[in-house]
Amino acid sequence: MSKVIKGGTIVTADLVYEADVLVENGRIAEIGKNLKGDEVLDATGCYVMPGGIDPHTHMEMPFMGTYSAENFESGTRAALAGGTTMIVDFALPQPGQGLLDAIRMWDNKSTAANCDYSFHMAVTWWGEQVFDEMKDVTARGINTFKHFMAYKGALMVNDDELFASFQRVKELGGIPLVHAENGDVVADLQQKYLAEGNTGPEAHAYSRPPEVEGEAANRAIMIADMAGVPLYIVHVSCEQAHEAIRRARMQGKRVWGEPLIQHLTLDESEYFDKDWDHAARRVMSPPFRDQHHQDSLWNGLASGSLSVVATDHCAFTTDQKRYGVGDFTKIPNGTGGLEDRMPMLWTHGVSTGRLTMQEFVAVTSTNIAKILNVYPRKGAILEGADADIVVWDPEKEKTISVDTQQSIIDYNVFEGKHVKGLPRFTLTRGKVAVHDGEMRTEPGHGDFVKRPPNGPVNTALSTWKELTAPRKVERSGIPASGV
Ligand SMILES: NC(=O)NCCC(=O)O
Ligand SMILES: [Zn+2]
Ligand SMILES: [Zn+2]
Repeated sequence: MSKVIKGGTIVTADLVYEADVLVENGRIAEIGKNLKGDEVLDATGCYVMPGGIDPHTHMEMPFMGTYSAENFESGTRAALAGGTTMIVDFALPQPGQGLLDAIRMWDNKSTAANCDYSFHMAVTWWGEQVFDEMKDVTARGINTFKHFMAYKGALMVNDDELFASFQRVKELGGIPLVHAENGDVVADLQQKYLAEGNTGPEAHAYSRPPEVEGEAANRAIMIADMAGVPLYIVHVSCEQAHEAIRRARMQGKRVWGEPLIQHLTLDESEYFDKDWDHAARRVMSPPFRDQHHQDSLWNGLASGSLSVVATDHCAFTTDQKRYGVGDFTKIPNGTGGLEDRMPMLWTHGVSTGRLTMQEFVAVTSTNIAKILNVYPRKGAILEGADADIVVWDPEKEKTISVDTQQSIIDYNVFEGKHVKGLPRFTLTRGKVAVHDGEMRTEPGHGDFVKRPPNGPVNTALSTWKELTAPRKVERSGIPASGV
């Protein structure tokens, strides 16, 4: 059965124009005037945009002695409610566990996904098995490899492992991702604050100052450059890390930065709340910062030095957060945001004039589709593209509340925030999953999206690195050895 989205204004990363969109067999079949279909979705007064892509989520992730509580079913339902039609989660092997084994676990977790999804592969330890299996991982359609420079004694990898892995990723035509924080310094600062009797959630922020992030971001950039591979830095939260990315990009290095909606709209004062639960629910790494850093992130999105807005949706219940009562280092790190990313970014970005509508589409969908090498199948309103579409009503408003959210977590870090700009319809490969406030999701509808290696940026960078590689100087008449 075909559907026609009628009477709306199409907004893409570079164009705004009025047209109808015909959807057939899960794809965009035609774009034009006066189109007809079996079912009509009235988009009058709305913007018709590519569905959002959130490239940074953690569903049921084993972490800090527990599992993040959101699962693929509830997480993708929350995503669709907020206009996001694809997520990319992290297959995370425990140290010593094989990469393919971890992918099998993530395959099992994701069977009830309501929208399309893909995986990044985390490199949490280094050895021959990891080196070998990275090739099989690439063949499975995963072209991105995540490295944690923090979480010492758990997920953290050292510089020699980072360099070895980055070189392997380069060979395979993939992209390394990094969580950039200096894990050694963080571990030391954590002990210092605990020893001083600073055990509350605010000490989480004290132990992770912007400098630990700026230093690690800069180090990762230099290591990637020496390995000859592009680099994607997740959850950029501060000017120090942004500065390193800006500088690198100005030097022609291929680096992308990903701020989160939480860092853009929530600040460090959350950690000073007298209510322990309130503060602990907002503990994540890197922590929320002050307005100076928030302005830097917004300016980076407007100027193009930062490319993607994500959520790092890694949601723990209040009971799980309470593992850290009396010792902030035991509070599971992570916050939610999937459902609210697009409405919050529209409200605080487009409605305030910090972002154009086209920039909104670029940073929520199109840029990451290109980086992940799935454009224009995803991230585009074009004939032949997957019909992952959000019909965005700029007049629809709500106050964010745990009582009305799709996420299964017992709180929302954006509780009480008013948003204006919400989906009227969300389509996932042609299926209407959100229909004017009513959820019509179908667990299991979501497909795994394979992402091939050797995207255009990999090819360009490899060509340049080859052209400028150090070369042996051929000499004639070499003098006899002096020995
Ligand atoms: N960000 C965070 O605090 N938790 C999720 C894991 C990670 O991305 O570091
Ligand atoms: Zn991280
Ligand atoms: Zn994360």
